[in-house]
Amino acid sequence: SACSYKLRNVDLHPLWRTTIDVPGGSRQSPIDIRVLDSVFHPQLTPIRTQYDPNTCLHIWNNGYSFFVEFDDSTDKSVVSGGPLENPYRLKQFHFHWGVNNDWGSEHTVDSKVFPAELHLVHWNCSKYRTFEEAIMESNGLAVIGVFLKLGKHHEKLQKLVDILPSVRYKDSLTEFNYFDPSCLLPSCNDYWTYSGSLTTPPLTESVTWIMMKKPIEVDHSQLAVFRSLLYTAVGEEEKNMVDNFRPLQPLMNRTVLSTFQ
Ligand SMILES: Cc1ccn(O)c(=O)c1
Ligand SMILES: [Zn+2]
Repeated sequence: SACSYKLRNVDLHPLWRTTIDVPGGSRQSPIDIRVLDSVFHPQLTPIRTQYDPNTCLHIWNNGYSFFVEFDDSTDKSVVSGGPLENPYRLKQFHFHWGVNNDWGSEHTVDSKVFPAELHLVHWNCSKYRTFEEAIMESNGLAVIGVFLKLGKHHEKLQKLVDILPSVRYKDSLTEFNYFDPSCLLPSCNDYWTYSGSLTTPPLTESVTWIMMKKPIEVDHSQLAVFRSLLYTAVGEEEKNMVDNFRPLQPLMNRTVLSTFQ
């Protein structure tokens, strides 16, 4: 039933196994979004993405997810609106997923876990010169999070799924061109937003999170290909890339804002 929350007996990747506590961390991610505690903010405008498919460069397996990277040397692919005071440039997108369909997302909604979560990572190009500089600043990054749920086949995602076998091993990279990731966004504009952090080292508290309320649907075979990727490099003992999500972090003194009631 929808309310069956399975206990997660997860064999987390070493990166996340130790509950890495950021000294003085007060705005860590991910969090459980308590819907009734979120505050409706009618002034929040819809998120506006303007992505140029020609800025898509390549895809690579960095040993804890696969990243689709973009040319961020110009303002051709940006996100603006909502809580953002200026445009942020798209740098990369990646996913987090589980070993099975019972878990895999980083954020949860009233403790509901999704089988996977997409992160579209952008940096504040009006204030900082590079992504690497921006990740150290409190308003440096904007990440759009999208939940994935099991359902119908996602046509547009398939172009990405088909290329994943070529980045099966850690440190493998392959060319990947002409892709507009706005096709991975849900049709509904409703979102939550809160101040948080990266969910992988350096875990810096530099992220304005924008979590879309509606999940997108993907089918079982598409998620199965995610799970066929490896944490390990060629020649090493193979370890499947699964459960690459960070455990939930305390909300502390934060309020989650919503664009809907
Ligand atoms: C920059 C960055 C790196 C990893 N993850 O998970 C993120 O969500 C953002
Ligand atoms: Zn992420």
